[in-house]
Amino acid sequence: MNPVRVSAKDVSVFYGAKQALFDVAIDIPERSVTAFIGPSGCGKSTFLRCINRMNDTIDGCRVTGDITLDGRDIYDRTLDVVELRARVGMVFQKPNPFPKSIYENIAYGPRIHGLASNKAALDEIVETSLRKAGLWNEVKDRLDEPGTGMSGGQQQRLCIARAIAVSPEVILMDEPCSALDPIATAKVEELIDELKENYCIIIVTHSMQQAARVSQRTAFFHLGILVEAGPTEHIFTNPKDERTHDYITGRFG
Ligand SMILES: Nc1ncnc2c1ncn2[C@@H]1O[C@H](COP(=O)(O)OP(=O)(O)OP(=O)(O)O)[C@@H](O)[C@H]1O
Repeated sequence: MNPVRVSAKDVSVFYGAKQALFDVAIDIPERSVTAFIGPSGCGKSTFLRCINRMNDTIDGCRVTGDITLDGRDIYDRTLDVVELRARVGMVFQKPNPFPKSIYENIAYGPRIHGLASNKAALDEIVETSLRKAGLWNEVKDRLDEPGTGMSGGQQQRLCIARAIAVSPEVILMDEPCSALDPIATAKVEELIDELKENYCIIIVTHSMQQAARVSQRTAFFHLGILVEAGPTEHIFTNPKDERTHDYITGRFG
């Protein structure tokens, strides 16, 4: 396994009085894709949102335990959450470009984080991010057009480019292909495969086929418990726990 980028210990999450996650512990390596799988409501998205503190924005949600990014406690009171969310980017189920131009969708983050000293530097970040997201050739002649006018698959790659533009270390993806057709899905999966060379990617997916295609490691959640995590091929061919076995063989889910 590559060196650990994100480490969680004893993580529990409560929505009001209801506990949604129980003592989750996992190490997530850099430069690879880790998939979170499990039946609906098992807590995959809840745990994903702990990693960039998106749960802070949900009223009544409480997180206990420890999560570190490169060894640093992300729940430390002195930590700047805005900076954390740049280091740990997020891509959602439904593509959500800003109602602005393609250029502005990418330039917004680097500008507010002060990553470009002048227009040329900003142009460079926009181009590099769009190239990394495999979109540059498709959009270079229409950077001033609205991001919302692109196809769904292009919009999702735009959102990935937007996450990349602020130089994150981790990219969280919550079912990033669930609103896409098979061709757009294949493109996003191809992109995820390329991005893993440089980023720690964590993807929540309902599709076991997708987890098998894109991830090197898989974590299986069930009823708020992280049942087991390990190399994807072990989880799919030789799981240790009966619950994992039942899920991957389609007995429930
Ligand atoms: N904002 C919220 N307020 C209250 N309960 C919530 C909230 N979000 C999630 N939950 C509950 O927490 C549990 C875990 O939900 P979560 O969305 O993390 O599961 P999931 O595995 O991602 O599900 P799915 O695959 O359906 O997206 C569920 O019982 C859900 O109802």
